[in-house]
Amino acid sequence: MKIGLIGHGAIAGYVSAQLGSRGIRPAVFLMRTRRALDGQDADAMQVTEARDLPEGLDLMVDCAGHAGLAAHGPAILAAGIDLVSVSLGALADRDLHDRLEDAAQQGGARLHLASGAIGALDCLQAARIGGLDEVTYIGRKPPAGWKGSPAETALDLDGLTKAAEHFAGDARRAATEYPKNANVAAAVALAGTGFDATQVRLIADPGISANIHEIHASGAFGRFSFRIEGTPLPDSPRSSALAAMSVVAAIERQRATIVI
Ligand SMILES: NC(=O)C1=CN([C@@H]2O[C@H](COP(=O)(O)OP(=O)(O)OC[C@H]3O[C@@H](n4cnc5c(N)ncnc54)[C@H](O)[C@@H]3O)[C@@H](O)[C@H]2O)C=CC1
Ligand SMILES: O=C([O-])CC(=O)C(=O)O
Repeated sequence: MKIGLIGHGAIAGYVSAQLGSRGIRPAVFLMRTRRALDGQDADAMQVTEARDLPEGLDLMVDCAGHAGLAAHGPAILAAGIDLVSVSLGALADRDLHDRLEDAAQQGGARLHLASGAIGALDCLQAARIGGLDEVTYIGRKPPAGWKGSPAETALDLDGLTKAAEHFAGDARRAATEYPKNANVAAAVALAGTGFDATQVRLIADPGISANIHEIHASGAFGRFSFRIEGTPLPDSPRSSALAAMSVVAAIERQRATIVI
């Protein structure tokens, strides 16, 4: 399988290392700017434009956040290359959503959304068939995990002594205002009741060391609650390791003959 990665941050580094242990070396990195990489990626091809990607790619994998998906997603899909993305919150932008959809149809390619730092999306998707009444997502991280987000202006993150909510609203606004922190809200919205009907609360909590995500849903199926305590990636306190693992799992699904 000939794979390319967009970006080379904390998630991409993890994904590349995991692929390496499965005997796959990414053929190319689509970067914002070229720079020296280490390990198995040291001599990999680097490009800065989708049009310069090599021939014969089976799959591109976006680990670059909203900006990377917006910049390169449409061109990759229009060229007929399937794309796995972890930047689900970018789809809250209706224009980008439509451009990705049009490009995928034009190129005969598919955009695969990795489950990211959350689980239970299968349950939500199935429950949606019978009708969902209410879906709430609550995201809780240690203060360091909210650095670089609007929480920094809403709260004194460094001086926080107890848990404090810094966002309450719908998933579209959460995903738009917190591009590096509310992709999980987008995943819950896309699997369940959509960006406008999904309720979101975001909390900074100095008493925790994990990234804690909760879903509460009710509908014709009954009701469920899901809670996960995700260990952050060593290189990025705001990103859970499970998000990177889910990208590798999404790549493995592309190669599987029996798919779950
Ligand atoms: N679905 C989920 O549950 C999660 C999704 N994410 C998303 O994944 C993104 C990446 O996370 P990390 O690896 O922790 O961040 P990071 O900051 O360590 O890495 C981001 C990488 O993307 C690159 N990049 C940015 N814009 C680009 C562009 N236009 N073209 C090419 N490369 C570009 C950066 O140079 C950097 O290499 C986050 O910004 C977030 O949106 C993160 C955590 C969980
Ligand atoms: O990694 C996490 O725990 C969640 C996250 O950043 C996101 O939803 O964008």
